[in-house]
Amino acid sequence: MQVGLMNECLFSKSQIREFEEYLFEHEIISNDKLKEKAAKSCEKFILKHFSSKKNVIIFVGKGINGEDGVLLSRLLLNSQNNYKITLFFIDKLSEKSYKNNHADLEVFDTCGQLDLSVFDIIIDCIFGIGLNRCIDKKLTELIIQINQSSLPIISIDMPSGLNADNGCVMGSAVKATHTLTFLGLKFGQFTFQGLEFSGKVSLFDFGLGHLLHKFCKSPSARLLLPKIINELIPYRQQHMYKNMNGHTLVIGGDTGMFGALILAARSALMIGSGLVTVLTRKKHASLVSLHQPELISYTFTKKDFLY
Ligand SMILES: NC(=O)C1=CN([C@@H]2O[C@H](COP(=O)(O)OP(=O)(O)OC[C@H]3O[C@@H](n4cnc5c(N)ncnc54)[C@H](O)[C@@H]3O)[C@@H](O)[C@H]2O)[C@@H](O)CC1
Ligand SMILES: [K+]
Repeated sequence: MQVGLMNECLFSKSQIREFEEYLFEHEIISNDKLKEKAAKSCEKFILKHFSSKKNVIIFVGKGINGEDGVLLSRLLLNSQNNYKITLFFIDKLSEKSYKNNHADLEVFDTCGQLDLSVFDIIIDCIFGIGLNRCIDKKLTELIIQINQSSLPIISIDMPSGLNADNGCVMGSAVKATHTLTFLGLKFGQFTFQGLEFSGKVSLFDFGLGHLLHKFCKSPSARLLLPKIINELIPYRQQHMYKNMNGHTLVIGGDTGMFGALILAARSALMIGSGLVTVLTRKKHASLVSLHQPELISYTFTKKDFLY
């Protein structure tokens, strides 16, 4: 698995799209090569983590995410791991064109009854970052069936139905156990419903992660990973004592909000603030030391804020 160095950065779909354009325009990599690399990474991942799951069904959409699925099926079939691959085309037209070019691939007859229990693993290539509207009723029924299958579900680039920018489920979405995503992590995989629907996210940046970072100047957001938090907390030398480790003032604790005050003050202590003072209402001040004896408390009245 190839994981980018900037793997805590999250990108929007327009940032990824513009970056792809930049790559193609500057001939850093061709469109076909990028698709090939994407499919190859997925093949490697599946061979490494799911080699015993031989009976594979791939749901194929009409965009390039669907193309990823067809390329992947070809690679898996050639991998000599005795895979049995079934392609399920969401769109009749793309089914027809693929049938002409890939006559040897088994295509599920959409008129028949779909029984997912005969398969070992599901690959979701219905929509990637090109999702631009809500999922219709017919597709929703299929997605419900996929989600109820209890099989491992690998979503390619994005769980289909999940908005890549805000993590919103667009009517319905595939609930992936794994998402294999390309070039950069997408904001929507880590926010709102994205966390629930993306499963374990693996990033394949094809060695272009640095370039993406440079190109975008600033990502949409960053993940607060434990290693980043550790870097932010200053190292405490042995001779240091409370007066040498900063002083935090927490103001709050209005009527009925005393808990928030204590939680905020405790957090300040926990991240290493040497002294923590709370400024709160008189009726709360006496309770502070009962809850957290290290805290210093001061009170204020309405009058203090009049001048
Ligand atoms: N550009 C490239 O060369 C690469 C693209 N890649 C893949 O391409 C994907 C993006 O491809 P596309 O831009 O073709 O987008 P998608 O493959 O996500 O699908 C777009 C198509 O789906 C239709 N669509 C969108 N929402 C729909 C809905 N709710 N109901 C029905 N139809 C809907 C659109 O009209 C369009 O025809 C990425 O997520 C990634 O998987 C990767 O292979 C890497 C290389
Ligand atoms: K997908």
